[in-house]
Amino acid sequence: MTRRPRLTEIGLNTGKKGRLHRILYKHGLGNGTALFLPYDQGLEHGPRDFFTNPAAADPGYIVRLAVEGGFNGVALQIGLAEKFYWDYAGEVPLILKLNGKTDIPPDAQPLSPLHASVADAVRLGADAVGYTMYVGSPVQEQDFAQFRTVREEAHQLGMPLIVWAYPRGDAIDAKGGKDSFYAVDYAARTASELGADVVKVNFPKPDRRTGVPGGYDAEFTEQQAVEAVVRSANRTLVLISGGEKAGDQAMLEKAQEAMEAGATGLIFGRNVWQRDHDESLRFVARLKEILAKYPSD
Ligand SMILES: O=C[C@H](O)COP(=O)(O)O
Repeated sequence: MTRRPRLTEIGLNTGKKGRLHRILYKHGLGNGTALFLPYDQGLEHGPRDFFTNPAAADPGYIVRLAVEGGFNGVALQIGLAEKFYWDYAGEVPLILKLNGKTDIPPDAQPLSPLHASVADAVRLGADAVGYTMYVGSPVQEQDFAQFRTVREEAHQLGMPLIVWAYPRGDAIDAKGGKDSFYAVDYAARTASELGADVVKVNFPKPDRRTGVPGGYDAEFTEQQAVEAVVRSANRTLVLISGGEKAGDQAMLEKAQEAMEAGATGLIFGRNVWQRDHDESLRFVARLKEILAKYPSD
């Protein structure tokens, strides 16, 4: 297992450290691991994601689920945070998502525009902000410049910065695709280099051939691939995303491999709420059994 960085060694200013401490040690299991409930899919994918469990279309239902499930945080866009978070403020940490886009226009030049600020996050009582960065996009330069403004504001206001590091674009497709080991590993490194405190990546698929020399074509197990990603992120904490709804057993195995490999936690949305309320909580309990085995020292 790659060693997970300690909170004391990740070089954060006081506000960032205090907020991250609250997320990791005062909520969830309180053992330094994290289980986040992301709810930006309504913007990113549209209402279709709620068809299997119509109750999940209600943001109030999701924030309540985050409280009932004992999550370490719930990630919301500004409009939903303003209308729905205050009922539960303080009961579950808020991660305010600062940028986002629909999937309606073709994704030729992926860039996620900013529509909220770190100051909004402070006003709403958030404990972290989230930023989607499309690593490898043809408009990556614009993305990096936009990210710089967020990083600087987050630093000034002592707000932990979580980067949704998503490889995208034709150049990524040519090298094995967005979930390839090469792409996910590079995205984690990029987020770390550019100043993320925490990075959220998809589970890497080491079996995809990339044509990139230097290890990516070697036979890696899935767990070894996550270990490499955690190393690439160095002192940036790693969260593994859930992705589309899959079988429970497969998801639990991924969760176990991710934690064994040194990830700090999981950020699972559709796999949690695209099912009936009680089933969601049962699944969350099983995820937490896994996290309980990996306390941070
Ligand atoms: O940006 C998308 C969501 O954060 C991902 O959540 P999910 O894939 O677990 O539904």
